[in-house]
Amino acid sequence: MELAGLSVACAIRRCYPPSDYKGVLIAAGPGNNGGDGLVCARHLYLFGYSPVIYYPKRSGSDLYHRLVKQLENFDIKFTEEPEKEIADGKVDQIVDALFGFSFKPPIRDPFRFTIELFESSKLPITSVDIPSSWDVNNGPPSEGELGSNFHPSVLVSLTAPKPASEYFKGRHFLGGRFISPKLAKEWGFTVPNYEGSDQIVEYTDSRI
Ligand SMILES: NC(=O)C1=CN([C@@H]2O[C@H](COP(=O)(O)OP(=O)(O)OC[C@H]3O[C@@H](n4cnc5c(N)ncnc54)[C@H](OP(=O)(O)O)[C@@H]3O)[C@@H](O)[C@H]2O)[C@H](O)CC1
Repeated sequence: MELAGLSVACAIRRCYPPSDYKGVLIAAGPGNNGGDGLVCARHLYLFGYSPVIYYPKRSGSDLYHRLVKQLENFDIKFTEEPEKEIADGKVDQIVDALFGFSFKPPIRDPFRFTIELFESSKLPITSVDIPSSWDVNNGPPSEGELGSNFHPSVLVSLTAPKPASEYFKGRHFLGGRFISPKLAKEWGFTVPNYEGSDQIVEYTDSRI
């Protein structure tokens, strides 16, 4: 989770530097994908951004209580009204950390509203591991279903790209340097060359 959150923050810094994109809205879900978002918020703060977190369904586990406490210790703001942060111009980009590979449709509240917000927002959105509301294997929802008009501009695949990333069009990064070349070969994907101590590597095209 720590490495995942840092990887996402590094990709955001590369695409939307804090000199031009100060305010960041992080939408965090109730699982580990949300946990990545909470960790990412801290790293974004340390990179010089002004993060604000929307975390409507909080996990009851001790780890998540501690992640929230850590963010509060940095005086990082939480909001119940993400739409207001956007309307008031307080944020100029969004991090989608609602769901990753354990998403099971249909979208249940309170996240229906959040996906609608993503679909209607003109702000650049970075998705953690999988664009929320997409199926890990089959990608985006069918035309006309909630989420079918959600097109994030950046995707950060964690550990290994998921089959859904085949449907993604945009800047695609890999983060979480856990996979050995041997294992990558076994799983049938290539690990792009990370540069030096970089936490992330960008796929040169949006296909895997
Ligand atoms: N697991 C690992 O090895 C790592 C995972 N990483 C990141 O974590 C996600 C996968 O995390 P996981 O906790 O398994 O699940 P998600 O975060 O994807 O989502 C689960 C929660 O989402 C809720 N959910 C699921 N479907 C819906 C829906 N249709 N509507 C509303 N809510 C939904 C679900 O809630 P329940 O009420 O069903 O409990 C779950 O709470 C992975 O993608 C990575 O991003 C780490 O990066 C590291 C290793």
